[in-house]
Amino acid sequence: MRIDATEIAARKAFLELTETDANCLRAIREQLAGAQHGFADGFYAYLRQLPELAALLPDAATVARLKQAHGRYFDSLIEGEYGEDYVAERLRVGMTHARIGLTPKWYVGAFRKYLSDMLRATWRATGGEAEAFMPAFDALLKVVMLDLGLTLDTYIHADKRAIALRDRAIESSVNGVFIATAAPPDYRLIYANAALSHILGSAPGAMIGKPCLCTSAEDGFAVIREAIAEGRNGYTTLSRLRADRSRQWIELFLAPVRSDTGSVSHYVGVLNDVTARKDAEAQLAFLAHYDTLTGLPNRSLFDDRLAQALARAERGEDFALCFVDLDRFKLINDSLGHGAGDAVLVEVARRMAAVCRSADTLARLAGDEFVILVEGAGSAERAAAIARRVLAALAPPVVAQGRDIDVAASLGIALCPVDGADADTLLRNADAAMYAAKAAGRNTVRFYDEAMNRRASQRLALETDLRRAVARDQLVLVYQPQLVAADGSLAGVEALLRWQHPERGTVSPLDFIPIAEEVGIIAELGEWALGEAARQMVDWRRRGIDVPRVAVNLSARQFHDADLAERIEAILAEAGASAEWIELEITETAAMAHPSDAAQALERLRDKGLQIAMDDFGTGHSSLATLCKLPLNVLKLDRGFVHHLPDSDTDAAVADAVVTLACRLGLSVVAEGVETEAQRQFLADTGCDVLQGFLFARPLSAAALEAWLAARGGSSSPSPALGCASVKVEQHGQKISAPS
Ligand SMILES: Nc1nc2c(ncn2[C@@H]2O[C@@H]3COP(=O)(O)O[C@H]4[C@@H](O)[C@H](n5cnc6c(=O)[nH]c(N)nc65)O[C@@H]4COP(=O)(O)O[C@H]3[C@H]2O)c(=O)[nH]1
Repeated sequence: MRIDATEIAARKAFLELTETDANCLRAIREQLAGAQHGFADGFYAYLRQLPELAALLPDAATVARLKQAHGRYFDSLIEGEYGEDYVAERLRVGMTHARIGLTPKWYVGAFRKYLSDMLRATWRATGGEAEAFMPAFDALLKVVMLDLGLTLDTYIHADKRAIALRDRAIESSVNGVFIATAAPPDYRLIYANAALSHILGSAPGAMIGKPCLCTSAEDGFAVIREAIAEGRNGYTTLSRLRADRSRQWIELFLAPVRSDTGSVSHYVGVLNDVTARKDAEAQLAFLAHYDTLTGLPNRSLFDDRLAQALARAERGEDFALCFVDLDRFKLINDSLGHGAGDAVLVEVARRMAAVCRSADTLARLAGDEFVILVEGAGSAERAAAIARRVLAALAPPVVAQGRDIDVAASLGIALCPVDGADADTLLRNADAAMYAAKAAGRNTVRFYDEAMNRRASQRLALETDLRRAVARDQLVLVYQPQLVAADGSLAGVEALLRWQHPERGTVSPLDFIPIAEEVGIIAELGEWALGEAARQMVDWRRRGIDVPRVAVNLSARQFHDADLAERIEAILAEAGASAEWIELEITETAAMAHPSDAAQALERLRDKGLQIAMDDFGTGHSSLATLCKLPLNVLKLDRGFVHHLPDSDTDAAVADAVVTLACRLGLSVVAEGVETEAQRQFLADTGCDVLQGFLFARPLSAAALEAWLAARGGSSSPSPALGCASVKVEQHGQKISAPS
């Protein structure tokens, strides 16, 4: 704080403090010198009687320091110099008093005591003469009043500074702060800081004088008025719609401001925009209960709803659980990638949700597994109706990544309480019913029955055992000879998997390959089979047993593995086998699912030197145009077409067509399932290159095959039992001449 010379002059003029007064005090200076010492002790003793002032004089050292300051002040008071330095010093002292908390009332009171003591000293200094005393008294009074005015100014200044600081602090706060009158019904706003305008998106000052935070009828902030009106002091969370209709969440701390009489005169509110936090909380809550991909309830929320349904079932309200599993979804995922898989799941979820009622819970449990909880009267019939509607809804192909993808589902229904009265049993039984639907040819619905439970538990046991089969050395390969139709010499063998189960005996691949595909261990099994076949070929070569080639089956899932060619190459390298010894059999259905991808995958395999055979040919509806584009070496005529030969004209026509087609495309034909001499004769005559079937040999262990070959008089020797087709045939892409 500063007071300039003009202001000092003005104050002095008003007090009539003139040079005459200064001279008057200067005149008695000598007589007064040291007078203060006489009354300083009494002055401080007096001050210390009052606890509040005694607290400011805590020890003797402080009092001694103050007495010295006191002496300096006394000297300056009677020095007669009341210019800018004098004023600045008085202001400094005044500011110190304000800072240490010496309030004006005590300061003025103490000044009174000081003045009384000084007047007595002046009276003595003027020799008790009224004429001499009065001018000195008058001069002293004027200087003291000048001082008092300055001191009061410092208090006011200090207060103003504190208030300004508070204002700046509130203005700088990131919290919105407002003060509203406590006058209902409007509770008008009398103060709002900048943050409040910012949070509420209104122009600064625009809200002042308006009904409390309710700038328009629909801005939603009437709720704050309500909070005040309801006396909801403390913490409240409010929400309102912004102008763009988005929801804003606000946390409000409201407190009444009381007047001196104790009545509530105002309300002070501090508010924060907590929309981001609320959104994050909502997101977390959503993540905890909903599946992020499809937006459907997740397992956790489903478990909750199921528990509630079970509780209601105890009071007699039945319900149904409908398990939904997409058919061959893994194939979509593996062949088209996860992007397409996700798109299918989203679309499937959307279609299923459209056929459920809002009262039913459709949840995604995992991967391609969904469940529908159907509650209310007639839940069994309604579950069946919903299941049928789900199948119908999934019938049109799903378009993902520009392709039409056919989806279908198998559905299993279990009823509460008939099929189970607890969550585990119901889920297990709905699952078993779903598996029964799959077994019944997929894309269908099954209700649960007891027998299913037995089958399901058997299957589960099989699944568990199968996972351990490789590690426990329970898998073996058997080899079925493939003979050149023209001369019966050995064209190669097909390696076929067998599972030697410790209790069940030999399990057919027809029973365990689908399970391995579903539980995701087919790649492991397939790679084991390829490695084993390769090792066997190396062993035969080393021992001079001439098996020209081994055909190994590749499952659809393996086939769609992006790094299949590299994996196969690594397996062969590890076994020390040459790629030319290996023929890979892929089914027509797997190849035709996505022909252009298949063409690329097969190209890479062929580049590595492998032969490619299309298995079960004739069952997968290949289009000729597509077939031409696939880099194949062999077509395997499905044994379904062989079985009724030569009597069935249709099958005879098919066999003939396949041979003609293969010939045109430069492929050789292997006919499988040859059981009779008549079939052999027919196929050989038709021009099949290679024949495979029980007529020649069943699938044999490696040792049995060696014995079989030895019995024929050498591995590749023409079989004396075989007739020779008098045609030139192509053996696995390589022309050979039939012996005459
Ligand atoms: N009725 C009859 N059947 C005959 C005749 N000659 C051969 N068979 C059988 O026909 C099946 C030929 O194999 P596939 O078509 O590749 O069909 C195979 C193949 O798709 C699959 N499989 C076998 N081993 C593997 C493997 O290592 N990996 C994969 N992914 N699948 C395999 O299991 C299927 C069945 O294999 P298997 O039970 O060994 O059945 C074999 C074989 O035993 C015959 O004259 N009459």
